[in-house]
Amino acid sequence: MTKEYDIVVIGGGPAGTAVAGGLKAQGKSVLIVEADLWGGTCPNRGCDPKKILLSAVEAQQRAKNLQGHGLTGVPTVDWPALMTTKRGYTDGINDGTLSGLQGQKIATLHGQATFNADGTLQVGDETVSGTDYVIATGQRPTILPVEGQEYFKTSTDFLDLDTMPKRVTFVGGGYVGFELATIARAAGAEVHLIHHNDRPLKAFDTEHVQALMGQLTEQGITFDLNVDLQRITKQPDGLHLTAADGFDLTTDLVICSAGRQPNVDHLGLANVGVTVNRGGVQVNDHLQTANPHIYAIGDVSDTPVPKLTPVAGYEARYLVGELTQPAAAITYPVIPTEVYAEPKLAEVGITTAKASEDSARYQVNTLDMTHWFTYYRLQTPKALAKVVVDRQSGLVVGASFLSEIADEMINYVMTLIQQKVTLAELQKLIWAYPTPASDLQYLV
Ligand SMILES: Cc1cc2nc3c(=O)[nH]c(=O)nc-3n(C[C@H](O)[C@H](O)[C@H](O)COP(=O)(O)OP(=O)(O)OC[C@H]3O[C@@H](n4cnc5c(N)ncnc54)[C@H](O)[C@@H]3O)c2cc1C
Ligand SMILES: NC(=O)c1ccc[n+]([C@@H]2O[C@H](COP(=O)([O-])OP(=O)(O)OC[C@H]3O[C@@H](n4cnc5c(N)ncnc54)[C@H](O)[C@@H]3O)[C@@H](O)[C@H]2O)c1
Repeated sequence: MTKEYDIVVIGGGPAGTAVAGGLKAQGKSVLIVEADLWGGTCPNRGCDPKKILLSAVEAQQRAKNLQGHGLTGVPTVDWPALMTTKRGYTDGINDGTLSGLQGQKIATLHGQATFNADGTLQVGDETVSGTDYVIATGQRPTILPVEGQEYFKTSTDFLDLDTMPKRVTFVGGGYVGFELATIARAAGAEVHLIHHNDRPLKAFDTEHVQALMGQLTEQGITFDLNVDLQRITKQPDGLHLTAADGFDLTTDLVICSAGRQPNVDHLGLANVGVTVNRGGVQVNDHLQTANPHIYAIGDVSDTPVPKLTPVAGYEARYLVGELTQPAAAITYPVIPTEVYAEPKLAEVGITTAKASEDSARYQVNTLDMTHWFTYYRLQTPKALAKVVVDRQSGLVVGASFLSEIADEMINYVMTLIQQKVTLAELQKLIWAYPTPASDLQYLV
């Protein structure tokens, strides 16, 4: 017998659990289906475990910076103990998320969901149907189709390593490559990052990326740029990564960090007229697919915004409104993006590249903050900022930060941009001093 619900959500990650909870609170009958771990990528194998591992890196780097300035001795990373701490968090996520959903009286099913030709949904032996469906199946790591691709491991494997191998190589210089390379290096591995052109992290400010790479190089990470990996072979001394011009690197672990792709393969989307392209499930500006009863949110949807946990939550909240009281088209606030390396690189709003193309409209203030009190105190090797100001209004409209506290600064600046706060308004406030936030007044 087919069980019927108002809403069937496919995928139990940040997007799916948020939309399920929101719609249940509005009185809908809701079923949520998850094929793997309840909670999805972010808390199990993404943002959260990564940032737990980064805690040790941050503490170690802070101690390194203070050598000769009041501290002696750099702590070493005890990887097994750090991994135990990480697992102390991640091990509870699946059950905790499931019991949270059940506590909200949301029906749950475990298994892979596939649309049938009659529009119902198959999950193992169960057939279910919904008045509306929400696809929230996320993404998975892309594996480059090189010879020996079976030797590739992924970010998921890295975030659950029992021991840190002596030599670790990342292929792909994006968020995952930079963040995990930083962790591996701090844990004592010899680290290489292979990138196929000369512009890793290409969405970020070029000079800030160069400065980040300079600092990571000083920490011992080797960047192999303009290397198009062709082959991985297993030999007695390790895995050989080879490319044109005699490139031959021997490593113990090779992580493919060359991007992620939408989880759509097993959904049977052709059965229900839902279209997909490289960026994911195609949706309109109400997050509705080509089938008016099927919506897609979070990483799996092809939207013009970065694929991040807070974006998934935002889209879920929008869809709760849309499915209870049809609303206007979705619009997004400014979205901060951040590479959690050490130092951190963060950007928000109008990019410096865009500002330079339209210098009649935008001014870019370039700041070396290294000698500011905040950074002197921490003996930060380099703290840089670029602030984009709209010439006519004088408002801050964008920024890029490179420093160990860039993650805090970018959120403050995001608030200024989103709330259109002027310098005059900023100076009416009294900030606790000395703190990173009290530096805001010096940025414009
Ligand atoms: C290493 C790493 C670090 C990251 N760090 C950050 C960060 O610092 N900050 C940040 O904002 N974002 C970060 N992200 C991105 C973040 O994890 C995602 O944006 C977020 O998880 C997206 O949520 P989602 O619900 O759309 O997808 P997911 O979290 O991927 O959840 C989708 C769920 O759907 C399930 N599923 C798939 N197919 C089916 C099916 N057919 N049937 C049933 N269930 C299915 C999957 O098993 C999964 O549990 C990181 C990602 C990675 C990989
Ligand atoms: N801090 C964060 O917010 C965070 C952290 C990790 C992941 N994420 C999310 O996950 C997504 C995926 O992250 P990612 O780092 O895997 O992807 P990405 O798209 O950010 O970076 C992949 C990189 O690999 C490079 N590449 C592609 N083909 C290559 C090849 N053949 N050889 C070498 N390099 C190659 C690309 O040019 C790109 O720079 C991000 O876009 C983001 O949405 C976010």
